[in-house]
Amino acid sequence: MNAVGRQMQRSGTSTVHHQRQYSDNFLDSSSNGRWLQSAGLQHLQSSNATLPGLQDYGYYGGGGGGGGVQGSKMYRNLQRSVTGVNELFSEPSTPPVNSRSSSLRKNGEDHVSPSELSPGILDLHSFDTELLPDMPVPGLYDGSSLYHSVRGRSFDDSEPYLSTNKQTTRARGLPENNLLKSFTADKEKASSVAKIKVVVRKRPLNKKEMAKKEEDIITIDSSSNSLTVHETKLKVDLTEYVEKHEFVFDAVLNEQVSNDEVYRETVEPIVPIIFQRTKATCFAYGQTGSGKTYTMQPLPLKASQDILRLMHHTYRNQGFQLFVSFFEIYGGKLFDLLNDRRKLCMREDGKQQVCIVGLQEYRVSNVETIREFIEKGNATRSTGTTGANEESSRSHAILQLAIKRSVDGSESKPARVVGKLSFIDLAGSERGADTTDNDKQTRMEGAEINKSLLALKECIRALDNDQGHIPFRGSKLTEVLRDSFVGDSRTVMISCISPNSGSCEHTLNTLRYADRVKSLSKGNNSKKDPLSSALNPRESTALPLSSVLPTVTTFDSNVSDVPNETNRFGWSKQFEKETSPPFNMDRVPSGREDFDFPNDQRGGRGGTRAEDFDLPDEFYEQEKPVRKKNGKMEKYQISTAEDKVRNSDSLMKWKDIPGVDSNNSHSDDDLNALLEEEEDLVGAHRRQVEETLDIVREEMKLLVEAEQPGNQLDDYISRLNTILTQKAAGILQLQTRLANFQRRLNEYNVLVSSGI
Ligand SMILES: Nc1ncnc2c1ncn2[C@@H]1O[C@H](COP(=O)(O)OP(=O)(O)OP(=O)(O)O)[C@@H](O)[C@H]1O
Repeated sequence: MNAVGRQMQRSGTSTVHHQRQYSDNFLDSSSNGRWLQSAGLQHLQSSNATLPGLQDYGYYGGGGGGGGVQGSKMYRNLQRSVTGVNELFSEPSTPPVNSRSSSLRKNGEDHVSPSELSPGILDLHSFDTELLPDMPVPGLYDGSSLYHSVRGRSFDDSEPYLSTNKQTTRARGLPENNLLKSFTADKEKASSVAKIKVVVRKRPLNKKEMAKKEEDIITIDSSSNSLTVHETKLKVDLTEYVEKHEFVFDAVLNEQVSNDEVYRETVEPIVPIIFQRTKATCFAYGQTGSGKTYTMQPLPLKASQDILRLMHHTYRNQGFQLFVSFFEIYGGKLFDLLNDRRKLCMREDGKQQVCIVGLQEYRVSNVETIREFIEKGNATRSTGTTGANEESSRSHAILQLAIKRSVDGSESKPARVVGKLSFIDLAGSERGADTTDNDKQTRMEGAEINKSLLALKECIRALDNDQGHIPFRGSKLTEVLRDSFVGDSRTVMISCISPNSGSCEHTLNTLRYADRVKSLSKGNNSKKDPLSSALNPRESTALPLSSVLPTVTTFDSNVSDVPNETNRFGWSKQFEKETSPPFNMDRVPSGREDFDFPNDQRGGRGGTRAEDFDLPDEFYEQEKPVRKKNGKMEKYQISTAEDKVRNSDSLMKWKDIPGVDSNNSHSDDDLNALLEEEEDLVGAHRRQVEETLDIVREEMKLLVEAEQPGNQLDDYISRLNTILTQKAAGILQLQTRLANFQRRLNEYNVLVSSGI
């Protein structure tokens, strides 16, 4: 019997702890740690899985991985290579005037007057904003390191800032609730608000689960913020044993914890910070039916109460205003939940700030109105039925509370964003296996949801791995979440878990996911927006894709001194010293082809403003529910309006932009596609390695079983056959993808050399 077999036999009741020891012996060696890190697989270092000595499988190759990093270099240079185009889009946008009134607006309600409606664009942290970093600003808390580190691009030094110390609060006779206490706490305490906080909430067993006599398999130790999942497994001889999986998070909330307590633990501490030019995001993640909506729904209202309290007392007469907006991402498309499900489109401005064209924001000044808005939005949300939840949210819902202030405190001037709090109720994650009973629509929704959650995971993984390029564009969801992870931001993730034994696998997935997000918060992670750094050529050591762009010709004069090396794609490295790339592709609003720019704009005004997003009227065609169930909308027709825009002959292409060579646009499109393919390939490779490890685990189990007395040879043969087939299929799939990519590279090189 081999060592692993002996180890496993000794384990008796196997627990993760035992297995971890084994895997840690292997994985904790620094070289392995580095190796996994370099391959973007460092999460496997703390994996619960028993891993074989990978050296036996020829995995030590020296250097390892790095693909993602190289890829990011390639990407950064692509960005640098198109700065010229960026200029065309770099003006601050003024949103289009939207005359459509909200159904919520009532005559006589001064808090929702048309003049107070947002002009129709929601910038997640952008246009009219004080959120962008540039120059230091004095914080509300004198001497607070936290707030001194918060910067505002357009801060006016002369603006009156209130000192909000304890004395002020007391003098005003305000109740010292937790919020105000935290608000007036000393600088140490203020700066202790974690950048990323991961909280787990367990819901109680529901009636259905109790009727099925399902066990509660989660135990929680709140004092140590740890929880244990007790997974029942079968031994080879079919006797049961329990495997324990232990996790530690920033907070672990058991089934008795109320929504009020959840609020206090999660959002309350970050409310004061959004007055300090910080964006904060709270999102719930978890399996369908695990309690995300139940957890998230009360939070915005409670936060609004606290925000308004601060605005009406501490910041009285300071010109602060509160705005609310609510939209959902359904099937990869955006819909305004406070404006009859009007279809929206997400765009980036010239500074990579996300903006949502057409989204209505409403100025609110009392809690009741906010409650109405929230209820209206919730009722409009797409829901359906899944195996685990009869009223499952089939969309990602994003409610945003924006704090704005008019520049000189006067209400007549347009208000600028000073902070933002976003609440994201993610659609429930489902395994493909769980969706087989569902109808086609539900399965498609599930696939879309899983795709965006996967994209989110990829972003987290890339951030975790300090990769230069974070694939935020993998989905609409990640584009929206982008500013949650970079720059001056705070993120609270609430992982919701179901306690029943039937959900064990889901629960473990959720907890592992949460564990990965938690690892982001380690090591003072003030993640820099990789896109911003890509804008600074000095910070970028990346491989310039411009070197393969035949029509992009502005290179630094000293490049000719650089030896003509080739990179891993066989492309010349000789332009790596390029300092002033002519274009920055990434600064062009994404999906630019969807816009129908007016002709005069092409005439070289040098900028694009949101009001120029002159989309045809039918673009704003509302999505109509096809049917309703229990008063809730279920399914929606996919509007073809956007497609009409896309297909329109009058679309502005790159080649239409003055100063942009049509050949360039061709190359840029190709490069974009190539970059995506490269990302896909590296991602697929990483997944393949993970799958290989799973297979290897299976094989080890099989080997152990093969050594057991009375082992069935035919069973062994058939399982081994299955494993080998799986292995071969995985390798073949990756080889095919690799070959395709190589072919594309070759084609591209042909294009380059022929100057097309
Ligand atoms: N902590 C809790 N205490 C009591 N009931 C809860 C709790 N969490 C969830 N529930 C109940 O469980 C059911 C499912 O919850 P919810 O709809 O919030 O799940 P979800 O994760 O949002 O699901 P989906 O992703 O499918 O939308 C609801 O009936 C809800 O009231």
